Amino acid sequence: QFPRQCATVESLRSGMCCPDYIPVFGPGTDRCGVSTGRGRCVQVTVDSRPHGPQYIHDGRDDREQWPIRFFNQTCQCNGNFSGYNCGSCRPGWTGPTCSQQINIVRRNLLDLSAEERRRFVNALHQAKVAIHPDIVIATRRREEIFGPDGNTPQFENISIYNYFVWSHYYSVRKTFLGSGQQSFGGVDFSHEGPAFVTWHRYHLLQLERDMQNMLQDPTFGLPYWNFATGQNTCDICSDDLMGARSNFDVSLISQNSIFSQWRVICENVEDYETLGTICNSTESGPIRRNPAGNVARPMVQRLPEPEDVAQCLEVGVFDTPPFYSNSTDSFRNTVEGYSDPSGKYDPAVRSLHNLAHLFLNGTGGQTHLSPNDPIFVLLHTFTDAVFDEWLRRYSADISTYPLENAPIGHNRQYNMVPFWPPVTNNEMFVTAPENLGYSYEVEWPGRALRVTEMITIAIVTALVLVAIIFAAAACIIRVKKNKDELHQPLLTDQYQHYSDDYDGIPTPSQSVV
Ligand SMILES: O=C1C=c2cc(C(=O)O)[nH]c2=CC1=O
Repeated sequence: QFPRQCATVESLRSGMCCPDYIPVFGPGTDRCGVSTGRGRCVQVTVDSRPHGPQYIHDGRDDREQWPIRFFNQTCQCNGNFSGYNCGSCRPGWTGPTCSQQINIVRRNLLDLSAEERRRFVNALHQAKVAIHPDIVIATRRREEIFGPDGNTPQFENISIYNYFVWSHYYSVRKTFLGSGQQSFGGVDFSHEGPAFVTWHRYHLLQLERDMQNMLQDPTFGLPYWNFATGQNTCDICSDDLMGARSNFDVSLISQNSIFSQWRVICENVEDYETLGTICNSTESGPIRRNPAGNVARPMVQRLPEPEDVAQCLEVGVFDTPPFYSNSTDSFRNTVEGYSDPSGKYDPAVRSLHNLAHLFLNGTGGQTHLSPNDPIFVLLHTFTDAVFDEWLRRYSADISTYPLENAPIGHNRQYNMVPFWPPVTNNEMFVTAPENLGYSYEVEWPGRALRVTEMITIAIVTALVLVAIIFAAAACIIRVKKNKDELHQPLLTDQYQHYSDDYDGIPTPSQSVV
């Protein structure tokens, strides 16, 4: 969430988080790389438009008007410079002056060669164990951030991958209302609203960039899992990819996979909710996964169909009031999976993204924990690919993305929680190849025909066939008639000739040779 340089008493007290790029003449002399024109320190802009009615505890949560409870000054970078100190490049740009354009290709995991698969799995594991070079996480609410002695900022180091997990947890955590009081759950800064697609897009971009830096490979791209197979098996759950099922416990990962050794974070939600603490970087149990194994819910035992994706892409309106999980005819609510694939809201339905989560039936199916299972990354790159295809087809029409009255965190100009430096939902509502430097290598399924379309085609085909039959019949009759007319006298003549002479015995001139 915040750069290590800002996790200090001074920075928190001043509200300024504008680290040096290179402190040329001592600390504080090159804030945001100002000396080389990279950027400058400015006031943070926050969204103060009204939010929807779901959240009723204004003033009680650190995530309101993010990130103002922690910092009110941030770096604003020039040109293609980016990052917490303007020391990196905007997505899609690379090189020392960020002037080299780059396109990262996100490919189907199943299309990777054996060597590429091995490299990807190893890269994920490296990210799981490598400490994030720049970012630390708060382990207490703002109220308690200076620690018991008032002088010890409560931040922790965290690994690159666990930071990815933690950011998701922090965005969905309940609002703590005080000891002895139930925490409030009607709040979610990354789901059940228009920011679902924009938030998860940035979440992935951030992991991809962190992994590029870790690997020192600016071309590294996250693959995707095309979960719309319509199957009741997990085709990426093999030991060379995300791990097969263990032979000893149906809900564990095989020991031949490195992922069986991963340990999850943010498991103790009851503790956080009762004590008012925040998940930290402590790891606990293994990843649990039992694809298609939820016997109590047959509906989540099969993955979405390819046709569901095709249908979802036909929903042309981005989002509809109340911009929540009960929106109908909303592309966002359809791809998120609270509506049926044609866009109709149905409280009993779980489709597309939600269905893929629930199908995993374990760590990957619980919102506060799900990114602990690395399948999360691949499930969400595919969801993002669908979003990008929608943006392309409908020319990124943002007119139905609400500026106000969306659930808290979901307004168009809201800074996505808990990212730093501040980035709005708006900024992720752009086609990826042209604006964010990545594209998907994917072929979209064609849409099956609707009943009315099938009836129309059948009628037209039948009419054409009848017309052809009539034309052919008329043609045959005309040809026959012409032939008859042409041959009639000759035939009669010949016939008469034969009938007069022929007695069954050929004459010498008629003999057959
Ligand atoms: O991790 C997630 C788990 C989810 C479960 C549902 C559901 O529809 O019940 N939705 C989820 C979203 C997640 O991100």
